[in-house]
Amino acid sequence: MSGVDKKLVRAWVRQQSGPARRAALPVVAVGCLNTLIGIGQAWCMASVIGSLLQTRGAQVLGLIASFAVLSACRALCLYFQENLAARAGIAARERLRRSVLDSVIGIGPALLRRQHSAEIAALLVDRIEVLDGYFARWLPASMTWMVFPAFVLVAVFVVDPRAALILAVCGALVPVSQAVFGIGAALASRNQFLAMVRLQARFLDRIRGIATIVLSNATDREAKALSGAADDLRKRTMKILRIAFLSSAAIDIAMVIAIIMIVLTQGHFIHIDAFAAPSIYPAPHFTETLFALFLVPEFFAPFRGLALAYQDRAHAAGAAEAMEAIENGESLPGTDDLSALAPPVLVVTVEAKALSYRWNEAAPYVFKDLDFSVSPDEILVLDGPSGAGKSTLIELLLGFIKPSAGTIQFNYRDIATLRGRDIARHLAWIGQKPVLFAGTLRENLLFARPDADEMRLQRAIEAAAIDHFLKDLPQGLDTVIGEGGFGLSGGQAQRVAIGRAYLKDAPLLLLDEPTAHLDPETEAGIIEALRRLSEGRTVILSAHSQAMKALGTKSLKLGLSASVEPCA
Ligand SMILES: Nc1ncnc2c1ncn2[C@@H]1O[C@H](COP(=O)(O)OP(=O)(O)OP(=O)(O)O)[C@@H](O)[C@H]1O
Repeated sequence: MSGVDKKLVRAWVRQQSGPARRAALPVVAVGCLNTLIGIGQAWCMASVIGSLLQTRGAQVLGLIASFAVLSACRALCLYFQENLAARAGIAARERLRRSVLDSVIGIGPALLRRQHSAEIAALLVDRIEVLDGYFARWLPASMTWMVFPAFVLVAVFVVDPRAALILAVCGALVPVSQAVFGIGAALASRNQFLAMVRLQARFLDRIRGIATIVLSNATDREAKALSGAADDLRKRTMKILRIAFLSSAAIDIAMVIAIIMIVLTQGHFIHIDAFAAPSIYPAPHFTETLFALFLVPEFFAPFRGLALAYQDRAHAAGAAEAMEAIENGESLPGTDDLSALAPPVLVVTVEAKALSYRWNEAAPYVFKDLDFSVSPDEILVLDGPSGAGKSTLIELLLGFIKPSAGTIQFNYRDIATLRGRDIARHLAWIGQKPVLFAGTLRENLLFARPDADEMRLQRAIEAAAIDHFLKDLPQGLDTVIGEGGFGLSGGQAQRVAIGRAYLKDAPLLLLDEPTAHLDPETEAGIIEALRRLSEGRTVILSAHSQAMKALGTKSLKLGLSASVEPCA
């Protein structure tokens, strides 16, 4: 693990340590009880065997009964330990998912410019899922790997100090070997995760671009590249398994050495008397030695648990790194110290004052010192050639990016002082390609306002002219559309977006070339629906087509010397 990783994990662990360690405490407490019961079991078992061998007909029923009771208690402890660990894992993953999702939503679409969507999905689903091991196994194991062996060592020391010394020496060898394997395991695990994310991103890209691949006759090439990436993942996974096997083998070797040494150093552990009637009988310290031998696996179990959980720590490092990459991003105005646009307003006047924007310090300004205002019932058309900055200005109005200089005001209030959710509450946005989620048409429409009643829904359907194609859908409003569902044409999908905007009923409407991919006839129908939607609202629209531009009441010519003109 690199220095940066270590620092990241430490910072992340510190941040998580409060609730996560608190959640791990019951697991640790039950684990302590479990170890003590294990010691008791070992004593009962050793005593039963010792007594039977030393004294014929010895009374061992009490010891056997104690062993049975302890075994039942141990089973209960194991059950509770697993249960508590699983709960701690679930709670921690829930907490993390919420916090990462908040960050993702807080940054908004700007995040997709610097991170592949597959990476974000992998973090939210896979990386956080594997953190289960970190919370359920690594945290308790790292809190107890010295404590449990110490319990065992004290118990063995009391009955057989020589065996305790052997255990201590062999036990001390384990952390050395684990440190060697651990470094390799962390690195291998990190590389494996990167290979997996790369493969996921590649798959997602290729599935999205399946038509281009087929039409470019590139299927063989792509299949080869995908199989190469899958093979890379396989090799990295095998490397992890090899390291895990070696690390476990190192503990087994230390355990076997401890057993052999205890037996060898005990001298006459069992006497074979071949002179009198040939018989085998135990040495006087037989029970104590047997007790120490039974406790050897118990002594090494926490080391094994820690070694197994080391990979979970490596996963946490990867997740911490990915979360850092997301959380370091510039957030939308969404923090609670910003004031809300309360109460909800019915009309919005938009004003830009000396507004300038450039994508970064090295890039030229997209526009500079822009001044304009749009009142309710006005439609401002953003005009200009491709690359003039129409979409950039709409992103600024949406609050997805922040001005390099100047301000945007809604009702004379700088939107930099508004919370992201308050900006969103007061506007509806329709882009070039509406997103249809996998679900029914009804769910897709109600996405904008889940609590809308049937009458409101019907009004939106009529106003957006969705009823024109509704009768052609197999199950009407309950037809499943979106990914894997019934396909809608570009114009029909755009009508769904207009229907959503009707339902949202926001005072400000932002339209970013909503008819960009439509034929003139379909465009005319959409424009009609948009004209109805625009009534009484403040509208800003970006368009290339003359028919769309004709909707405007004034136009803003974008370019470095921008100017506002009334529409003819
Ligand atoms: N994420 C980005 N990073 C850096 N530059 C960008 C980014 N997005 C857009 N640009 C640049 O900003 C400028 C304005 O782009 P924008 O998409 O706003 O233009 P547009 O007028 O909407 O174009 P079109 O009409 O083709 O959609 C362009 O020079 C573009 O290359």
